[in-house]
Amino acid sequence: MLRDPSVKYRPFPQIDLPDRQWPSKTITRAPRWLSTDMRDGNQALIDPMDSEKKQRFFDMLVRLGVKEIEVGFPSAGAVEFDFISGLVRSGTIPDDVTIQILTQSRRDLIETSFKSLEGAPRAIVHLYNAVSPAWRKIVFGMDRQQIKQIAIEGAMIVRDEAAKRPETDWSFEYSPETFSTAELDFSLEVCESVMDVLRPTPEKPIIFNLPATVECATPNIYADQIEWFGRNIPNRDSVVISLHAHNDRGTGVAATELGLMAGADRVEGCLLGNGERTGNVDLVTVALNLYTQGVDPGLDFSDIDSVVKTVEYCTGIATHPRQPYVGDLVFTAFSGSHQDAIKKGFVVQEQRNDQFWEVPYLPIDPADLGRSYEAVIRVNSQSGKGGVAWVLEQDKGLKLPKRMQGDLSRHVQALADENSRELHAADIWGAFQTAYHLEGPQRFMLGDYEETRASNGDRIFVGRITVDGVERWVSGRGNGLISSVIAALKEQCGIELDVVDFSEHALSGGSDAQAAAYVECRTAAGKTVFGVGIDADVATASVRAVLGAANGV
Ligand SMILES: CC(=O)SCCNC(=O)CCNC(=O)[C@H](O)C(C)(C)COP(=O)(O)OP(=O)(O)OC[C@H]1O[C@@H](n2cnc3c(N)ncnc32)[C@H](O)[C@@H]1OP(=O)(O)O
Ligand SMILES: CC(C)C(=O)C(=O)O
Ligand SMILES: [Mg+2]
Repeated sequence: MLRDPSVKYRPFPQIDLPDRQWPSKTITRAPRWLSTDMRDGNQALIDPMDSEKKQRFFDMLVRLGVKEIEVGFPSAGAVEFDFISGLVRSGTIPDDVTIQILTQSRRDLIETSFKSLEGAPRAIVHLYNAVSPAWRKIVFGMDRQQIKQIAIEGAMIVRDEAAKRPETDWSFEYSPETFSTAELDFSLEVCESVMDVLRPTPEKPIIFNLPATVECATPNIYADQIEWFGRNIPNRDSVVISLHAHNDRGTGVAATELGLMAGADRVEGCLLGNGERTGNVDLVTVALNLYTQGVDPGLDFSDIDSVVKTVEYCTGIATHPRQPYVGDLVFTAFSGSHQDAIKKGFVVQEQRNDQFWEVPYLPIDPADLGRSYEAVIRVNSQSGKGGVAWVLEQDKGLKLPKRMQGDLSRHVQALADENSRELHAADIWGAFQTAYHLEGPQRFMLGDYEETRASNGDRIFVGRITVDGVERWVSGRGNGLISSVIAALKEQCGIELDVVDFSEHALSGGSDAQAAAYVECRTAAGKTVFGVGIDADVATASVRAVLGAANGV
């Protein structure tokens, strides 16, 4: 008989908030950001950061513009304590940056934590204890009253330790850990008791951080919980509501965004979503999601690759290639229809030349993150003509006419199928040279030529060309250079071509400028052949293009 393991789990109950307001709210400004990379992120690492890595992380966060940084858990051990007290004593914390530390609600740990902050100009002391039924029952073996008492006593110790050190401008944060799985009325009751001890004011508010310590419900539930708390907490103007989502169900970002709509003021998280289990909410994603809605997050991610490098170095964790905004592949299209749309998007974007970004399949301009356009389109067996043409244009400056793009794409497709791998720019250039007879000995090869004008205005082409390995002089007459070459081929080499399309463009500026010419011809048998010529001289490029087409017959 089949077992159904889902019977082990219970659904998360709805929140009784029928007049919820958050669904019709939008986020119009950035929240306060608190990075907990050096605490919650750090405590989740196989090898926690040493002082050198912590310092490097801190310096990066400052550069990014993060103003509140949880630098560690001072009572965890000597590395943590020494780093934090060293940072304070170094006097290098910028005036607009406030460090934060975390402590359990235990006297010895709180006292140690304050010692680590000795001499800090300002600091946030963050106190926590878990409040939800499972933790009360399993971890603490306590009832509601006893759990509340842990918070009250911890708050009193915090208050007294702070009072002993008036030289520091103290702020306080309290987390009813496991808030999202606790009864709302109980979390509120505990927070009110902490407020009674720490007596916040609008000038010196308390931060109530409301964690989804373990994400156990859909993000709308978290939003309901945040809105409920914001409506019911007394003296709301003396309270900063902070979100602290984890990502167990993969909806940490959504929960945070809905929590902001529900009235939260502040967001705690880690860059790239490091943190316990599936991670804390990813601050980069939340911030850049705001950015793409026209809201300045106040954080500088203009060199995102250097952020990734530093995070990877400090955490020892590799970034997934599809990690939002930062992964190696997130601005890359392999598939033909996406490539076609992106290529058109770039052209229209350049033509429109206004401030707005509108490129299909690219929700953000890679350049805003310091990423280049070069890798946006990459070619494999799923690619189409637009993508192939884009790579050739980026790599060699060649702007192929549309039908030639289609022709080249077929050659590239065959190569991709044959190789079963991504094709790089060099592969595509190789395929291009082979397809249009630009390399190696060819049936028709141009030596040199002269173009003269007949008395009636006709052009006369006289060229020294190699035909089947034998050098010969050929000549032809037409109303232009191309038609005179076509005539020479027809009359003296037996090759009959009709020109269907011709185009040319300059390849690069400066004294070594080159030109590219493209010709599409039809043979007497109705076959379509393409030719390409590249030369410093635009007329010579067109002669080469016609001979190229002859090589394709
Ligand atoms: C959701 C979060 O991220 S919370 C932050 C978690 N981070 C960390 O724990 C990293 C740093 N921690 C540490 O280095 C260590 O845990 C220390 C040094 C703080 C404490 O170590 P120890 O004293 O050896 O004990 P341990 O961590 O096992 O603590 C368990 C005890 O603390 C109690 N406890 C746990 N959390 C809290 C709290 N917030 N407030 C008060 N007591 C608490 C437990 O009930 C348990 O009590 P018991 O021994 O009576 O059963
Ligand atoms: C200590 C608290 C804020 C925490 O990290 C959590 O509950 O996830
Ligand atoms: Mg956490």
